[in-house]
Amino acid sequence: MKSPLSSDRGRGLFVTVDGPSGAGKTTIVRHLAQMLLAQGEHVHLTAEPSSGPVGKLALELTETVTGRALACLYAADRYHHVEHEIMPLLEAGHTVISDRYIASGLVVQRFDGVDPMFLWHLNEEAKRPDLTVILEADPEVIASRLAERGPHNRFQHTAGSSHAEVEFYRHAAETLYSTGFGVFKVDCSSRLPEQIAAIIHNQLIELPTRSEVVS
Ligand SMILES: Nc1ncnc2c1ncn2[C@@H]1O[C@H](COP(=O)(O)OP(=O)(O)OP(=O)(O)O)[C@@H](O)[C@H]1O
Ligand SMILES: Cc1cn([C@H]2C[C@H](O)[C@@H](COP(=O)(O)O)O2)c(=O)[nH]c1=O
Repeated sequence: MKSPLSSDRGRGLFVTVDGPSGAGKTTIVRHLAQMLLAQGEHVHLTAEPSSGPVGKLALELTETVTGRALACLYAADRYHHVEHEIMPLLEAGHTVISDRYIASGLVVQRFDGVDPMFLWHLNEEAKRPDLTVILEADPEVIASRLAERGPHNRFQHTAGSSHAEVEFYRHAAETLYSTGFGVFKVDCSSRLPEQIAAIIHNQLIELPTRSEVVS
């Protein structure tokens, strides 16, 4: 049975949420999934690195492998994730929400000095989401959230990393928008997670269905 958001599309909706560390990706995707479930959607919440074999390897090697090699591992995980997890669920009519996707691939390895064009070319063939959400926030706000929660990875240990990351995401959002991605930016500095999820939810309801796009 197809769920309400996918019924006119022939397949499920693919939504991705990216943004600087501490912006609230994981918190917000959980709220969004709850909202969609409550309206009767079939929702699949996933994340990158994925739980597949390449994702496990990428996560295991993140502290020791750097630069282009790590970027290639994350891109490989993305293509595997799409083929083996995301596409089958979209075809079955599920709404798939991914905590991190291409935008993270354009950003995180920049901390190791990888050229943004190299990152773009690695990622440009990956399946395009129906909506690419980019969380934005004041770097000072997210730095204090991170300090309170504690860092998840080596990129978050650098002083000033939140300022750099906010800039990298701004650039990634421009790259994606200029190549035709449906990009939706939301400021998360002073809103509650449930308010942010509700804003994204409204945007999903507004998305054109396939028949509206082609006519
Ligand atoms: N809108 C918000 N307002 C206040 N605090 C928030 C908000 N969103 C998330 N937080 C808090 O900030 C911290 C970071 O949130 P979360 O782990 O969801 O961020 P993230 O973007 O997924 O981070 P990372 O990239 O490091 O995994 C958590 O302690 C969370 O409770
Ligand atoms: C998609 C992606 C992820 N990473 C790294 C960054 C972190 O170490 C983990 C994600 O964990 P978090 O709890 O969501 O912060 O994966 C990366 O380096 N490159 C990527 O493209």
